[in-house]
Amino acid sequence: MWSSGAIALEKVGHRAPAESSNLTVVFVSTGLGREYALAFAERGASVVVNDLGGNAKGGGKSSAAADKVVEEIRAKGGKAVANYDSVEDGEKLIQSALKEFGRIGECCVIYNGFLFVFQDLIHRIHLRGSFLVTRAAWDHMKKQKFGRIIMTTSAAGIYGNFGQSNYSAAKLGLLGLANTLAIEGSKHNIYCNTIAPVAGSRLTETVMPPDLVASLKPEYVAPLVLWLCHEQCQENGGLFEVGAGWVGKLRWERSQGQIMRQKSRPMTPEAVRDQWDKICDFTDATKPTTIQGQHALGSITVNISPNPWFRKKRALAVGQKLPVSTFNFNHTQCILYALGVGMSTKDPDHLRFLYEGHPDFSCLPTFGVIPSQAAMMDGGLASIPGLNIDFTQVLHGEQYLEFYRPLPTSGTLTSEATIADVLDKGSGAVILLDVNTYSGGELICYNQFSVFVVGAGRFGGTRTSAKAPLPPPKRAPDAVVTDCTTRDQAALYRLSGDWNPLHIDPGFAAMGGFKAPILHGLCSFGFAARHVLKQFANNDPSRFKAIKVRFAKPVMPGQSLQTAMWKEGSRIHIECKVKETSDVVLSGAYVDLHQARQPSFTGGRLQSDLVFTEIGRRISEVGPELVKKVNAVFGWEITKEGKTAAQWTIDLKNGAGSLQKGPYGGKVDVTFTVADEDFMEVVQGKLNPQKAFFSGKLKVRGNIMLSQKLEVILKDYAKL
Ligand SMILES: CCCCCCC[C@@H](O)CC(=O)SCCNC(=O)CCNC(=O)[C@H](O)C(C)(C)COP(=O)(O)OP(=O)(O)OC[C@H]1O[C@@H](n2cnc3c(N)ncnc32)[C@H](O)[C@@H]1OP(=O)(O)O
Repeated sequence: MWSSGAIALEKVGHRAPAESSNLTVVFVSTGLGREYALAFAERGASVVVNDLGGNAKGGGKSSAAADKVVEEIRAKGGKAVANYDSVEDGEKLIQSALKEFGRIGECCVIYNGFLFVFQDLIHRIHLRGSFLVTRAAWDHMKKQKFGRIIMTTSAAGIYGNFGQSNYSAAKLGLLGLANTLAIEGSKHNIYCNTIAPVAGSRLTETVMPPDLVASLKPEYVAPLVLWLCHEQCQENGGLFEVGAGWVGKLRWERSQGQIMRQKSRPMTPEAVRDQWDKICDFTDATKPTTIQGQHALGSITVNISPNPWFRKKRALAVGQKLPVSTFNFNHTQCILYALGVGMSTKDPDHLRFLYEGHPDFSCLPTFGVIPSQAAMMDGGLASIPGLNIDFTQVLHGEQYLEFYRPLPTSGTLTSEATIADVLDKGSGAVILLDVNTYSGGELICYNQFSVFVVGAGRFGGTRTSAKAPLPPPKRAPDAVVTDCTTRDQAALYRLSGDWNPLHIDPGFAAMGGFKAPILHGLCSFGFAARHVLKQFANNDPSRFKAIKVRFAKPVMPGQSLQTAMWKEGSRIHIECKVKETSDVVLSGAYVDLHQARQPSFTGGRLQSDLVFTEIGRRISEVGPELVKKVNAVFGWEITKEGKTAAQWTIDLKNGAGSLQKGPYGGKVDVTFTVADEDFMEVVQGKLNPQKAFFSGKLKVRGNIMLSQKLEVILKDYAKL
């Protein structure tokens, strides 16, 4: 009787007990091959016993080994045929099975070559031979939707072995072949596994001591092979060590590694040396099983299993402060930033942001992100212990910025960043960073950065954030502005301090999955914000209170941005699209404005509601008769404080003033004068016009005349 072996299975290689014409191609080398052949035949398989019959050096050729095994099988009632072709003639092998058994049944190919010494033979027999035989059987397997392939590798291939370089290379090549066959075959129910057996054979007996060979009986290997060939076995792409009655599985392990290529830090050999311990630290190692888990292609380990930092350490990180950063700047940085977000001298209104000699030279409000961003760029996020994120996978998710004081145009600002929260967004993790920026101890602005780490989600964290984006009203926008970014927009914007290579380096962008470097989110943010500032705040930075934006899709430098705006009280909702694609790139965005309050000089113009209010007050002071007249003609009620929602402009060049938008329409002309010396001080920026009006220093003298046109004559202005 046949022994049932180590595995109590009725049939190996059969899909149904009724079908018995399996084909098992077994390469015999007396030891393992013979054992497999006997074991398969015992369970009803039809066996092709192939052996060239060579010696350990690949020489000689005899049919004795294969014939002996076939005789043994037939003597026990099994079906077997001998084949003496070289494995390089894989097709002949398969044909001999067809000839003998009439058809190819469910097919197992077991490649089991042991051959030492000659480089060429080793590669031809081990690698090429297994490839050729498998290829010959492949289509049959596909057709019958069943196949099992076993490759035989060796510990010498897996671990290397002294003096066996050629053999090791060929054997590990087999593993590579098997891995790919496993992937390609799986949808056809063709599974391919690899074993590294330790067994005594006619080849090993020449190099191993006899008692060791005796303990490594082929019978201890065959049961694993039989199980791997069974239709119930779903193992595919596995690698097993087997011998002396023991079976174990091997797999790859990858350390968490260390991201070497940081935003502003070049990757150098010194940096690799300094991070060597981290690169080789297998704490929290992952077990990649597919090429998709291969780090260099951008799908970092977090794609296969959540980055352990998010799972285990994020709670500890919340509330943690990052190192305080200091930002020194002057008008150069303000101007560079304005250019970076698309300002141009083509638009005269932009000059106040581009020319430091302009009487109203100011920083664009969104420059407020720059000092705080520096807090994170200078090693901020990288300084969080254990947070080893791949910066090719980091995208800017959202941004909130709020002002408490106007931004100066030069000075030293300090920023304190805190990790506010870490959110699990499913497809990614969001790290929220709160940053307060101070000037001389006074809080200037607050930023909240949302850093979206692609692929790092599903670690079981909360999902909600405090500063949610808001959808725009469901009506046509009140204004739409279209603006072009240039091909070099990102190259220019980065000079303001966001050195992330994602925006300039095609290789880095490719690792993040982008065809080309993308525009900084904060650059599009700057574009949209200045559209609002111009459209609804007359380019007055002091009106800018807060802005919230979600970066919904990347923008490529050179694309046109179309900002749609809806005014709802003091809130301006924004949605920004790329004109060429109609993709929404900034969503749920809004700007909050202050009421127009503070008078200021712009391009030689004095603009303010308060000025008008003040004039109203002066009118009421000058004479009750005049007030009556004004009220009678225009239906105004000029109180001591004045009453208007109007915008008032005094054009210093012409020395004339006019009411641009009266609450009741119409125009009123007034003439008055101010002292030359006071006026000069205002023009030179030494005297704040608002304060001057209220303190009475900037005096309104002379007549105030009411007519159809309101006119303010600034005495002797022409001389200035
Ligand atoms: C240290 C330095 C700090 C500063 C870092 C920034 C440095 C800069 O140099 C980097 C940049 O400027 S990158 C350029 C600007 N940003 C972008 O282009 C990102 C564009 N957005 C996207 O691609 C996707 O929205 C994407 C990929 C972000 C998300 O898309 P999906 O994975 O498809 O997500 P989706 O299925 O739509 O939604 C899943 C959950 O995530 C929320 N979500 C979506 N977009 C988000 C975003 N932009 N920010 C935050 N959360 C976002 C969704 O709401 C959803 O969560 P929930 O179900 O709770 O609503």
